[in-house]
Amino acid sequence: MSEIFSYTACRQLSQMFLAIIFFHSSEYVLAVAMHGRSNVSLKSLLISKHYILAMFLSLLEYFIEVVLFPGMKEHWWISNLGLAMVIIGEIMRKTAIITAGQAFTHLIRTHPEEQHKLITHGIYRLVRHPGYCGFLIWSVGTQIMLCNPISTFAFVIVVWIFFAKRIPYEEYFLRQFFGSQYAEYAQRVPSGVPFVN
Ligand SMILES: C[S@@+](CC[C@H](N)C(=O)[O-])C[C@H]1O[C@@H](n2cnc3c(N)ncnc32)[C@H](O)[C@@H]1O
Repeated sequence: MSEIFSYTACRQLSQMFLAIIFFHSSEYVLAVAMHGRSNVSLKSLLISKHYILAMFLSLLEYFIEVVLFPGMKEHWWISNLGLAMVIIGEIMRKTAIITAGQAFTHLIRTHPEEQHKLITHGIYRLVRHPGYCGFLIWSVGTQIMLCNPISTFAFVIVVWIFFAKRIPYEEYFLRQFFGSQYAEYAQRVPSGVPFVN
């Protein structure tokens, strides 16, 4: 039991909780800043049942391993690599939200709106989906930070599949709204999510 309260576990779990609290609260605050409080619901915290289950299972893995194999959690270069991914992923996603401004909606737009402009500047010059790329790096980073091998693998697969389905759906509407302008942009700039064109 003492392993659970070791320096390693206290530090890694504190980093994890801080990362989660900062990620979700800043998503909500930025959504309110971009769209106004009346247009934003608690859904902008981006906390779904599946997400809670994934995080719960990852913490379960952590507690089992820290008790049975405490040495696994002592690979500090791995844990610090994960922390770096959490910070980089967070910066990338929030840069995307701030750059896209009102164009960045948590629910995918399926109808054209006059104020919706195609964003191709800033971080969108480098990748078409910096928000998704940032989330992929952030979420996998949380598991590398905890030195959780099973959840790292599971997060890569589950988050990748989620975006591999979401990106073509989102781009179907972007091509409808912006036509050849979006087609030309998509040809020039990679998606930002590996193996998704
Ligand atoms: C959750 S945001 C994600 C934006 C982007 N996929 C990303 O990862 O940064 C989804 C909304 O952004 C809009 N969107 C995505 N790319 C855009 C772009 N380049 N310019 C304007 N709107 C965009 C979509 O229409 C959708 O309503």
